[in-house]
Amino acid sequence: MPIKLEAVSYVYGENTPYRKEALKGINLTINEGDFVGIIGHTGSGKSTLVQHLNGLLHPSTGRVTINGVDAALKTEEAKLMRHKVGMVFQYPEHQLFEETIAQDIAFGPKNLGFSDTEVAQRVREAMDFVGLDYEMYAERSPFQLSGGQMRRVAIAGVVALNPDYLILDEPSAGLDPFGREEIFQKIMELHEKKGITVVLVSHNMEDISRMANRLIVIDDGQIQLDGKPLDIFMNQREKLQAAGVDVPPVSKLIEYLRQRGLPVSQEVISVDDAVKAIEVAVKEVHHVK
Ligand SMILES: Nc1ncnc2c1ncn2[C@@H]1O[C@H](COP(=O)(O)OP(=O)(O)OP(=O)(O)O)[C@@H](O)[C@H]1O
Repeated sequence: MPIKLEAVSYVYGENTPYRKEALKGINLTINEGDFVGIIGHTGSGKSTLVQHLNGLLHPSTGRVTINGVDAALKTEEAKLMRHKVGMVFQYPEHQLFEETIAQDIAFGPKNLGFSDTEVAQRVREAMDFVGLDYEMYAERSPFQLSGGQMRRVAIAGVVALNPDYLILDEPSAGLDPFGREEIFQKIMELHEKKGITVVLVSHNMEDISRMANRLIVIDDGQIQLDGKPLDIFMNQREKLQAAGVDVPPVSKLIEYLRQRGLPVSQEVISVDDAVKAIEVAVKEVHHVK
């Protein structure tokens, strides 16, 4: 079931002096099985865009459909579709509020009206999935955890809803390298083992290009680039070279990988090429303007 945005524009503060058109005529289809990375500078519209994917924001003009159903409708069918799209906000730990970790994770499924047995099972599974031992953590307060662990609780709360799509807005913000690695591993597992379609928003080109198989660069409320990371890299590289810009040679990339203790296989070079791709792509989008 794809999520489709058709000519979506979104305006904050219409009819006020602070009017801001945050999205401008976005056309986008997110297909099942994608791992989409959305990248762009602060204020480019990333959060506004992803909040349209589960009907949290409704377009000012245009429309969003989930499996063909208009996400803005108030029908039961539309509600069901919106629940298929799980959303992890920036700093999700700020939204933890229950006394115990298990209660926090249970909140969503309970709200959807599942039986106690079903809720309990979902909580166990979700905790297990994000790597939080049930016996050890279920009855603890979420506020005794590290930042990375809190975020895993927040992700477990969404996983317990059994979504087809998982939208994550800057999931690694504010975490140390260890916490970031933990989170990314879990997201990757959700994608690979559970087959969940992932849309990941980040400022960090390296994070995104290591995981996403499709990359969207957004700037000033518009999609500037959309494609496979490596293709974007190649295109940008060629364009820049044609314009006489000095782009890093592949030998530099290999050196970079070795310095970071990463194995230099063809595959890794490709991923790393992609890292540079995004850097180049984003810079170029800005310079051209
Ligand atoms: N509630 C709001 N009221 C008015 N303007 C807003 C509001 N939220 C966002 N904006 C504006 O809309 C534009 C897009 O914001 P958005 O948060 O979607 O960008 P972003 O790319 O997610 O930024 P960041 O990386 O900082 O999270 C920005 O110019 C922002 O100032």
